[in-house]
Amino acid sequence: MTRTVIQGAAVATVDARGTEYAEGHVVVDGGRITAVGAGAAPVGPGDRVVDGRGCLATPGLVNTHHHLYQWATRGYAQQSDLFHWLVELYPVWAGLDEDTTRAAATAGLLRLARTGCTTAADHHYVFPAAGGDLLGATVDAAGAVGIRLHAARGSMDRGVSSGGLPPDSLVETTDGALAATQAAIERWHDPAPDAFTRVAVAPCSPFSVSAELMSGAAELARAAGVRLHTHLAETVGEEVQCLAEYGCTPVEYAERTGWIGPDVWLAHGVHLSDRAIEVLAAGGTGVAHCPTSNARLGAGTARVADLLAAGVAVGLGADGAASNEDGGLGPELRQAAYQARLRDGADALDVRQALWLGTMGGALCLGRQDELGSLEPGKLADVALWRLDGLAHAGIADPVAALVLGSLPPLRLLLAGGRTVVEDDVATRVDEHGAARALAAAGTRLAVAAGLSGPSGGSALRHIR
Ligand SMILES: Nc1nc2[nH]cnc2c(=O)[nH]1
Repeated sequence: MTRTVIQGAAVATVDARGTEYAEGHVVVDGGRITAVGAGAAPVGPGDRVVDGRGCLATPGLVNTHHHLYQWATRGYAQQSDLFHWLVELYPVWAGLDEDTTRAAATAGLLRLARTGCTTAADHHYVFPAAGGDLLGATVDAAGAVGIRLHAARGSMDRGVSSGGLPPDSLVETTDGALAATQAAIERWHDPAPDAFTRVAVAPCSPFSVSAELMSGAAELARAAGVRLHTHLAETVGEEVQCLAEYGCTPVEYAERTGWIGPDVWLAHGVHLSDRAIEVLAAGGTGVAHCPTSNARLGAGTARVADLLAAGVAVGLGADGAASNEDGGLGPELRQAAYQARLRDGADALDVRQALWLGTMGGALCLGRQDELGSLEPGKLADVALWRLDGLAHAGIADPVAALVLGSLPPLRLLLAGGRTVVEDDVATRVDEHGAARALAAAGTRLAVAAGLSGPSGGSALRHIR
């Protein structure tokens, strides 16, 4: 692989000292960063030189929570809270197969890449009996798009007849879910520092998973040395149900079932008491903050400033596109800043903290802080180069403010492991128009299978409630 030398860009390294250069360079050799600094870097024969003037270089963004399959089911349940939204969508997701999952994952990963993301955690927890190899389809899609995937193998074993929310037809048995999760680890988990594919153990949520599966999953993950992920403390409804059923809050439930520890990151963490925040901080447990999804579902506003003050690692998540139709990670930087300020005042989260959430905070959640999350020599060559010289950003003196507070800038370049994934705002490895067509067809197939739409794709009234 040739060396890539980015010259003349503003650089926000997001290292521990917050080092920035008004005009600097980033040099990438193979899959790693070899130099970052002020001024110009020496150029050798055969180097690929990228003119970064007018641009800002940041670490590639790290997405800590997503459900890629949901890209094929956007626009449903537009006015619903989490439980009603899920109940409307389960029957549609029941039609998932390899082709629909591949189309949705490809589109979702393309959108993530086009918004600066180089590592994505995907929480896939719906496995219809006749669906086929859905995780395999997602892994293939990530390989095609070219960004890193943390495939969180989800599961549900608690259907309606056991007091859970999902239909019985959509849940696995406890043993079946554990065996399939173990098989996914054996097949795809790559512990190497420069891995493009890792697997995490990820039962879905307290209201769709038995306590037995939660505990068994934690044991399995620790025996295999992989990370643990689940939804927790997303809504008041979840807390009410947890108190009624288990006599404890969601975080206390997590403590009981082995789900507090430095190898755990939790999606949402919206409804947390002071004690719950202390528990997460003491346990080294991370939180995937999903501000747009929390707003879309009216779930609440996470206590991000308090979590950060307590020392909790907070990353950003786009969440599934059925609860965040934008699906990009870059826009979550601004959403995070805005929501923190709505909750705690204008000085609650500054633009550099927002960028930290989207980079180093995410790397910490995924246990990859030594490899990802900052631009430093020796780290993996995951770099976003944002154009700030267009109409939308020109004249904003602080480039990090332009990135976070302005509209999301176009990408001059996105590198993952030193390989180009996006150039001049176009994905380089997969045809975006073809992916959009495949996505639309997948969405129609799912709607038809659920009896919500004619084969021609005419929308059903249920979508427009
Ligand atoms: N936001 C969100 N919360 C969940 N809780 C359980 N499943 C989901 C999901 O798909 N999205």
